[in-house]
Amino acid sequence: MAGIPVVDLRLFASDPDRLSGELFDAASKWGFLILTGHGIPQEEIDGVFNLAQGFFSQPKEVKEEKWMNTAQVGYDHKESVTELTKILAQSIGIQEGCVFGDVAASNLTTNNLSSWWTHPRREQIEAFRARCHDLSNQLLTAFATAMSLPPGYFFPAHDPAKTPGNVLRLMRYPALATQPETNFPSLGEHTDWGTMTLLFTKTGGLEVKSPDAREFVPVPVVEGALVVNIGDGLALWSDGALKSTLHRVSREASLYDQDRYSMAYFVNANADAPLKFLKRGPEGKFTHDETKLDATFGDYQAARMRLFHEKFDSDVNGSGPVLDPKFVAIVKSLGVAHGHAITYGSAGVEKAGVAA
Ligand SMILES: O=C(O)CCC(=O)C(=O)O
Ligand SMILES: [Fe+2]
Repeated sequence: MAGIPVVDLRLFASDPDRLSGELFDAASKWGFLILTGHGIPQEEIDGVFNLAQGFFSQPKEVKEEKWMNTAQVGYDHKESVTELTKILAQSIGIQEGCVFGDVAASNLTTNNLSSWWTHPRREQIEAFRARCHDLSNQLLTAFATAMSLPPGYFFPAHDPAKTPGNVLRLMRYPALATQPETNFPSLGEHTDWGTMTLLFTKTGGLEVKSPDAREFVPVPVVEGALVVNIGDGLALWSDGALKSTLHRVSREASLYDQDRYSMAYFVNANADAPLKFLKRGPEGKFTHDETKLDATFGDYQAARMRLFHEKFDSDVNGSGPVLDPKFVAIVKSLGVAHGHAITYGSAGVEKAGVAA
């Protein structure tokens, strides 16, 4: 079986239809692709990795000055698991993140970032987010083109002035003190719940479910390239034609005694955007499927989080919104909204936090 497809975005200028077709094929078979010729200068990517390294190497108190808030800005880390803390070199868990997610460049002025994030550093982050935003628009245009939709079809649902906005997450997976004996996923298998994700990483470890769903396949690290993966959003829009594929980060595949860094730019539809389902007709044209339930992406995200925690039916008297059972049934039947919290094989630990 051929591996994860590599697509060169430079083809967009000379042959947009062919490029769109290549993207669509990769996204419908694997849900993942390696994108070369994406136009984001390597020094800018390296610059943001350097910021991540600088920030994460700060003492805990500096990093923890500001915890992630509901606008998705600030620092967080996934819980560590008692049985496994002995092999963690540091006590901050298995993955820590610094998140820049507020709408319309307000990361420049938010008071929810550690004082380490000076104005020039924030400007560097915002410039990088702008690059990622332009690239994501180009990709959304290409997907719309491949689906015989107007090129700007996906834009109204991705208004940068509205919540939840696109989110840049810098991540560090701290080195482990000893080599784990069992398969040790640093980030448990999950699908991403947004529209799509741009992922930058310098170290192996990322693995994706193969199209025949039989195994997890390592994603190679290609110099100068980034990884694009389809999230639940595009899978929903396209009625499953584009795949939101399970993926995870495995410590077996990456060097256990070194910190692993990655950065994800999550493209998210607006919470109030209608969740419109398309269906594929003859000649690959997509049109609206009026028989499906219309709801918003906000509804979907709420359902997704609830499904993740398997709390659909148990919360009638508890906290949080009670979801329309019809909507819950649809989300459950879609086959994209599953994903387990982190599992540790024979360690007997069931849950250690929430994947993206
Ligand atoms: O760190 C990685 O390489 C993958 C991260 C990821 O899948 C996520 O944050 O959703
Ligand atoms: Fe992910």
